[in-house]
Amino acid sequence: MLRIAVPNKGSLSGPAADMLHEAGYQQRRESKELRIVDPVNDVEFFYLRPRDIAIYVSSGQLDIGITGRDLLIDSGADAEEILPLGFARSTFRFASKPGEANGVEDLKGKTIATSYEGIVAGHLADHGIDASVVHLDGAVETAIELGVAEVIADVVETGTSLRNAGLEVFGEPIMKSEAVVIRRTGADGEEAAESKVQQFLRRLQGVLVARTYVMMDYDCRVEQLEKAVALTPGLESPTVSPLHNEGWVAVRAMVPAKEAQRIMDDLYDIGARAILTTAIHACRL
Ligand SMILES: Nc1ncnc2c1ncn2[C@@H]1O[C@H](COP(=O)(O)OP(=O)(O)OP(=O)(O)O)[C@@H](O)[C@H]1O
Ligand SMILES: O=P(O)(O)OC[C@H]1O[C@H](OP(=O)(O)OP(=O)(O)O)[C@H](O)[C@@H]1O
Ligand SMILES: [Mg+2]
Repeated sequence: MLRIAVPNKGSLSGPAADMLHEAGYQQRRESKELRIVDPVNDVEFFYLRPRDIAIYVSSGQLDIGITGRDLLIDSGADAEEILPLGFARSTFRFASKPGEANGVEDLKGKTIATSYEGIVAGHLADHGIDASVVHLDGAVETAIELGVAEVIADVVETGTSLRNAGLEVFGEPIMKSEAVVIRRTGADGEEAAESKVQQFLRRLQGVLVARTYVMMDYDCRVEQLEKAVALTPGLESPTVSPLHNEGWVAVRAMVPAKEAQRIMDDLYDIGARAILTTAIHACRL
């Protein structure tokens, strides 16, 4: 049975459960459940603190886990990212009162508050900067006002938390993060669970594709077909079927959802008609 670590709380837990549900896996019914078995899919899910997931996975007791890239790197655990999942996107940045610092070089001798000591210590070491790091569990934006630190290093998404605390980011982003599937480093190919892991990844990839693509259908004149196909190349190549009216064909191709409206405009301009898009519920590429 495949053993998978899933976040039990925080920003990652809801979207992770939604994605697993969309991929056809049974999920827990209430938030106090710490493990469930999905007998149909031969999978056991362990609901763990997001910060602990890389540690469990690196220990070899669990086959794979879902966590944040930033949490994986911060943990220093012997685990690697195998599939980015596109949710819980954030950047990890330094911030301070305006004018306190302009780049990593200004951090020398300063005190930096963060919940991600591993990332910050690594970044300072990479730049040869000597600074003190204070570990706080969360709400680190308040640490400056309360005199615990001069600088913070934290997750930034919309920037609202920083603005509310009167702080500004400085320097280059330390890293970009999103939810990721992880496994123990070097585990690929050597595990008994390998084919089940690959099947799990294919299911999640299917959800990602279903979320980012739509199916597009339209009719166009044969003379316009090459131009139309250039606009909708599909994944392999579009399906082209004859229409009852001679000189016309029906075309079907997957297109990126974000570009669907622009592509519909462009198809219309070259004479395509009856242009439809429909959602894709699931797919296996
Ligand atoms: N506002 C946010 N927007 C997007 N991703 C976020 C946000 N806050 C945290 N994350 C991401 O969520 C993961 C951290 O999850 P974790 O559950 O530890 O913290 P949290 O979401 O801040 O929850 P809490 O602090 O309430 O426990 C990290 O990968 C981080 O990048
Ligand atoms: O840029 P924003 O959209 O404001 O998002 C970033 C904030 O969200 C998270 O905090 P959370 O609410 O999880 O509280 P925490 O600091 O206690 O983790 C993160 O730690 C930042 O504080
Ligand atoms: Mg938080």
